[in-house]
Amino acid sequence: MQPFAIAPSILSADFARLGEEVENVLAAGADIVHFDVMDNHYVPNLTIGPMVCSALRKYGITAPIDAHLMVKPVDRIIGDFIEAGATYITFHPEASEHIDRSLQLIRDGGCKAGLVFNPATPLDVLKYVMDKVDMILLMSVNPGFGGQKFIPGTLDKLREARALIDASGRDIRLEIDGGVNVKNIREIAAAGADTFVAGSAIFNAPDYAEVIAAMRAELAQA
Ligand SMILES: O=C(CO)[C@@H](O)[C@H](O)COP(=O)(O)O
Ligand SMILES: [Fe+2]
Repeated sequence: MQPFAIAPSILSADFARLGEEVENVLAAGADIVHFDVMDNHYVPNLTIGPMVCSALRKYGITAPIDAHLMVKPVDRIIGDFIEAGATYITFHPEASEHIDRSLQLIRDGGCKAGLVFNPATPLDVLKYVMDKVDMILLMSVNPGFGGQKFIPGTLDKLREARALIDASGRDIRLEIDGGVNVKNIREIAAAGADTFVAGSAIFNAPDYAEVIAAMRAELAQA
């Protein structure tokens, strides 16, 4: 199991002050910057792309950037995110015609590759590409928006994914995304997650450090 990591989703940050927001949340104790890319096609919302990722790097952000691509088709934009300095690039299997090829494209570019599973998407494809994934991301809400409620059935799916990772013997991060907060993070960790995306729970709070510390205190008891 990888060490626990907190990955604030900048979808809920103040976009007008993005560089400062990312700097502040990292100073508050975050480990990874979760960067939600939405195309108004695969998901019904439109957010930020590789130019913004690159701008964060130029601004001086050195922490890992976890680019969650909700974009279809995904292959064309993968190279742009590699160039832009992403650390992890994850995509949804439904958004790629050739999942193995998309994973390979990411790895060939020197980035860590991951697959994202919507709440009703089975984990079946993992069986064939387990040797090419560095991260498995389970959506605990339907993708497209921040601030939604955690879907409880995801806990069983986390246990399923954790068993697959353990059986593979590889170091694969198991990330959870959607509706994560101080109240439910311990139960989510107990189900097998090691990487926790939280957008509204962190950015809508007055004190980011206080929320992240409270999350870590919960994780210490998981
Ligand atoms: O990918 C997504 C939504 O599609 C997420 O990363 C959300 O941005 C998480 O936000 P919260 O549920 O934590 O507010
Ligand atoms: Fe996300």
